[in-house]
Amino acid sequence: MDAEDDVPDLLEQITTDYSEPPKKRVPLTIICGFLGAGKSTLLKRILTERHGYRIAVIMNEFGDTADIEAKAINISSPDDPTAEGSEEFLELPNGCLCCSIKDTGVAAIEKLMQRKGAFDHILLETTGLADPGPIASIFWKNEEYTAGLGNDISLDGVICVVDAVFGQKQMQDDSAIEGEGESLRHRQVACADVILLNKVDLVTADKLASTEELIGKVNPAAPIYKTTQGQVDLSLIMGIEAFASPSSFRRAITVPSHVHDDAEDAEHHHDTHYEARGISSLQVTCPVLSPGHLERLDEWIRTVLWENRLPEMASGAEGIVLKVLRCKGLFTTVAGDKYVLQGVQDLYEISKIDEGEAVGVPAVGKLVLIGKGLNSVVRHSLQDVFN
Ligand SMILES: Nc1nc2c(ncn2[C@@H]2O[C@H](COP(=O)(O)OP(=O)(O)OP(=O)(O)O)[C@@H](O)[C@H]2O)c(=O)[nH]1
Repeated sequence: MDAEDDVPDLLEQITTDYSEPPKKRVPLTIICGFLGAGKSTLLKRILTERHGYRIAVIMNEFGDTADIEAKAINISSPDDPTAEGSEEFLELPNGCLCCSIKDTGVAAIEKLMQRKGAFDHILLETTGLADPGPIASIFWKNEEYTAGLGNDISLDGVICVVDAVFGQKQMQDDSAIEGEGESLRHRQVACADVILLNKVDLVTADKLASTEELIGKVNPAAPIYKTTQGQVDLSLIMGIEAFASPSSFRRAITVPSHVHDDAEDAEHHHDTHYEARGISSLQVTCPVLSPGHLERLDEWIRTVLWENRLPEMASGAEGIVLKVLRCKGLFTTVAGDKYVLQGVQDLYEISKIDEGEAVGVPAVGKLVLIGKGLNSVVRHSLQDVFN
């Protein structure tokens, strides 16, 4: 046996992958909510609590948070012509950073990270008048974004803070401002992955229940946590991976069917009336899907989201108001694979769930659409996809 024969074959096969480990992306949570509902109160609490995380909070203005004991610094540099003189930062004793920048877009956040290093989490507070949908779509699946900052940030979820005292009235008044505000509060609720129903200390149990019911009609897929002064377990609002993990969507699967799932109920009872006010939701159960079903479902969603019409309608059909703001779904194929659908605005993704995560996903799937014009015609059209 010569020397070469002594080298075990196995050695030649062992190769070590020295490539960089995948960089951990910083989760970003969008916080929206009605004016005065308690967004700043929630953020102030997060900024001052000892949670051990380095969190950057990006606000439109410091407001009440300015009285937090902190070192105020302005890191604008005269060498950097893009630096806004109006930027302000507060570095807090617990390692968090509170930042007020005019532009809360991708470039501003990228700049923040370049200057202040990585964070464990970024919270982006939007104004009470902001529609979170377009903001969420900037941070999710945007091709331009994915090429750059997408490597550093991932959209974790959208939190909507609703005022338990005025929330119900504010939502009902939405119909009055439609056209101007265009159902703004409904849009905020519609887009949320989690709802915080805040100021529960100020309302009766009945009032709380009716507000909760109203929110559930608009967005049956988001869990509602009742809070006082924004006191909520942070693990319920941060690190939820609403755009990646099917677990965040389980509630929609288990939601009581009386809410919207029964076509009869939706057509003959209050839901139809409610839909006329603006934004509403539509839930449809789906059977185990064949490859043909999956293809048709993809086409149906694409047509509805991108062209605001049903596939059977001619493009440019007049008098149709169909606009999906948010969609979610979980379903199983005949091959036994589980899929999750996520969509915000006109962006959507149907992705296969890893085996580990698929445990417990029921065979009967469900789709939830939230938006405008989701009437019985849309329901039947979607159900036809599965025939
Ligand atoms: N009683 C009670 N008051 C609360 C609660 N949460 C917030 N508040 C008060 O409600 C007021 C508005 O709260 P903010 O946190 O400023 O609300 P916001 O959503 O940031 O307000 P805008 O930024 O103006 O839209 C403040 O006076 C808070 O102290 C609560 O759970 N109970």
